Amino acid sequence: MVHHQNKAIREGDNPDLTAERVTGTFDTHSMAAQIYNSEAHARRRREITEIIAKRPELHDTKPFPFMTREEKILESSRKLTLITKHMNEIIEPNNSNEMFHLNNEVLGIEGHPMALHGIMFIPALTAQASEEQQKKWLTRAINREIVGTYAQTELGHGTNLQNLETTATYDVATQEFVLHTPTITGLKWWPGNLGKSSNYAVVVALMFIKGKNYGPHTFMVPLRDEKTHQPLKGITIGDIGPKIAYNVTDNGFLGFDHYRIPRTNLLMRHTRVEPDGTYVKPPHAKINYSAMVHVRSHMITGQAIMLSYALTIATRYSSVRRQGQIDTTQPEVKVLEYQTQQHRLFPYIARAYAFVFAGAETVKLYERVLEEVATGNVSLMADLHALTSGLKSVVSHYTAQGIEQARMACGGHGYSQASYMSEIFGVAVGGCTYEGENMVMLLQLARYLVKSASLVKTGQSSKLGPLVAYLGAKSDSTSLIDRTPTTGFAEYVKTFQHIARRQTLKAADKFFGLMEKGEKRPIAWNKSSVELNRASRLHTRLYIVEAFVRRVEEVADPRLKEVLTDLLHLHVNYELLDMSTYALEDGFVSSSQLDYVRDQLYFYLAKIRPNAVSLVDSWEFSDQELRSVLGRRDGHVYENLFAWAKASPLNKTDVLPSVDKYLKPLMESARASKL
Ligand SMILES: CC/C=C\C/C=C\C/C=C\C/C=C/C(=O)SCCNC(=O)CCNC(=O)[C@H](O)C(C)(C)COP(=O)(O)OP(=O)(O)OC[C@H]1O[C@@H](n2cnc3c(N)ncnc32)[C@H](O)[C@@H]1OP(=O)(O)O
Ligand SMILES: Cc1cc2nc3c(=O)[nH]c(=O)nc-3n(C[C@H](O)[C@H](O)[C@H](O)COP(=O)(O)OP(=O)(O)OC[C@H]3O[C@@H](n4cnc5c(N)ncnc54)[C@H](O)[C@@H]3O)c2cc1C
Repeated sequence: MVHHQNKAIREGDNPDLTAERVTGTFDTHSMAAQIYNSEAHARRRREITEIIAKRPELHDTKPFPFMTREEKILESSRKLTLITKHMNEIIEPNNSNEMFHLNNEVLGIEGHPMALHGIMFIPALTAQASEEQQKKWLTRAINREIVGTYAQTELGHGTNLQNLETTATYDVATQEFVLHTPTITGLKWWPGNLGKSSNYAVVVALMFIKGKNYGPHTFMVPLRDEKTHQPLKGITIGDIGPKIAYNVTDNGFLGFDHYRIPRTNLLMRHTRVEPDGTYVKPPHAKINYSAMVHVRSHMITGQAIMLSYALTIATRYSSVRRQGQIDTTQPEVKVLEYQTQQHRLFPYIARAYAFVFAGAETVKLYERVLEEVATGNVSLMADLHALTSGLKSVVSHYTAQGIEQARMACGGHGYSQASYMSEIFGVAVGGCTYEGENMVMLLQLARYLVKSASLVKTGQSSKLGPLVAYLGAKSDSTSLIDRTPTTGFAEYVKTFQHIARRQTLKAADKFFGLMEKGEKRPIAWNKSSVELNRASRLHTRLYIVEAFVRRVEEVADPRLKEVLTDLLHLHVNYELLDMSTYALEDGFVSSSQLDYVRDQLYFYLAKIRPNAVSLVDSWEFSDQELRSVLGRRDGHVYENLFAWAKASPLNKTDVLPSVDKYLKPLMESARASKL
């Protein structure tokens, strides 16, 4: 038996796909260890996948696209119950990485009745509840004795938290908070699993004590009777209806009618209200936004994974789809041979790797900040907020674009739900909106950049933090790309730094200039906001390139290092071409240098070609996790597309009731009128 570098090879696979795997130059298990940050975790993912493969009760009973929303929720609840019961046989207790993988395999990306419980409810209680409160609620939440969500957004307000309408008014006499929804627009609207599943929520409401508004605060609120699951008195609650995707999750609405909770249900780790109504403020005004920062930090990896789902599907399919000829004397080629197809897919493969490496760094910083904040040190909160605001926006934007490119790369079959592309797109694109609409979050990063630009302009560059230190550095007069005998990544990084610095300083100049001309600060801000957001994007894209460079530098295995270096080359050249306007407008890069960048891009497309399938196989997604006929590991696409179509609910009978009821009489009457 031959041992191949690509561990996805099996006998009986589509030979076109096997041929791709045989050309792979690196060990896909070792690459998986890079993607998932450790050999141990990559191995555990495979073990978990194998355990699930052997347990048919954890498999989908039919393809998701053939189920109604109600069926999907029922099916998901069935599997959720099973994995809860057998969790300790499948994953290590309390291992969130393993839990994430288990969920993706068994439950899938469309959500499940406890999605928000794990993603926001538990993180909110962990970071914001006092120890006493944690004893009361957190253990029960972890044990799944109660199901919770995070209810912040309202029908009328999601972005502007200061203008939420839900109020929590302190009643000193009874030592209770009175939660109230004064208007329709004050209804909570969107919280995941609020509609039908949760019996508790961490609710964000404006806190009023003795007539004074203390702004948004978080409260632990019982919503439904723990035994009957009926809404409690004073609570109006339900599902908001079907969405573009993510429909297994029951996003909901919630209204309060003078609903009373004890004072001690205010989450009091950092903030307190004493029985007499005295307010003890937190060490940082935004400390209670931690559940949002938790998701923003982790969703970078989540988005990279969804992008990689789409790329795995499209790259495998492109290796078995033959259409047209390049050399007319030769047989039809795999569509992956077309340079346009490579240009559509490979730069996004590079981006997916870049995003997952940046995501790993972000989670590390998040965990550090979480530990520091627990001891009262809030010094890194602003840096984390700026970084995650930029990354969630840039990564979710390019993820959605990449998935759509991957769908189109699959031609007509990409449009069929058998590809699963529409669901992957629909779920991923939600990330552009949730946890802060992308434009809004880019503007949050811009505030940080403008402050940094001020330091530079006032000669205080030494005060710049490590994420923005480059803003204070001097640029070379022109880029050294193609001007040094051995152009390396350093020349590219300096070029990206120059572009981000110039745009940041220019946008800040515009903002300060408008104020100098007499515009009020918020007006000047609004008039500069497109330029400011451009700066935020360029800054974030620089960070992503640097994270990629840092990772490649760390890799010891020469085969992995070579292919990751190829991907990094592709990435920096593609990114630079994509932002070439910025590089050209002050002459930092010349058009002849861009010709070099273009040549490099085409060179690396061709160099990566033999490794393309191995690069996507390295993510080690099982067929169960991908849920795509086009993306099957074995490449047997056509016979399975036919089987899938035959299994469609519409094909259960030859003649549909709608035909009997309407089409047949219509045709009959048309025929009769002709007589
Ligand atoms: C495991 C996960 C993987 C995948 C997830 C998959 C599925 C999950 C699906 C869905 C879950 C979705 C959940 C939600 O969407 S929950 C609701 C999220 N809502 C938002 O994100 C609202 C967006 N708006 C805001 O965050 C704030 O309103 C905003 C930050 C825009 C402004 O806040 P505020 O009005 O309080 O601002 P100001 O008073 O003007 O102050 C600005 C000031 O504050 C600093 N700041 C803001 N936030 C933070 C923070 N978190 N940490 C530190 N500092 C913060 C900001 O930088 C400004 O500082 P300065 O410039 O110095 O004044
Ligand atoms: C799939 C999904 C799941 C969700 N889950 C939850 C959940 O579990 N819990 C929860 O509480 N919420 C949840 N939400 C709500 C989500 O967090 C909000 O929809 C999001 O924060 C955007 O707020 P908004 O809807 O008010 O958008 P709006 O603010 O109304 O945005 C509309 C437009 O206005 C622009 N805009 C708004 N303010 C500004 C500004 N200051 N400057 C410039 N432009 C601006 C935006 O850029 C956008 O183009 C979810 C949403 C989705 C789609």
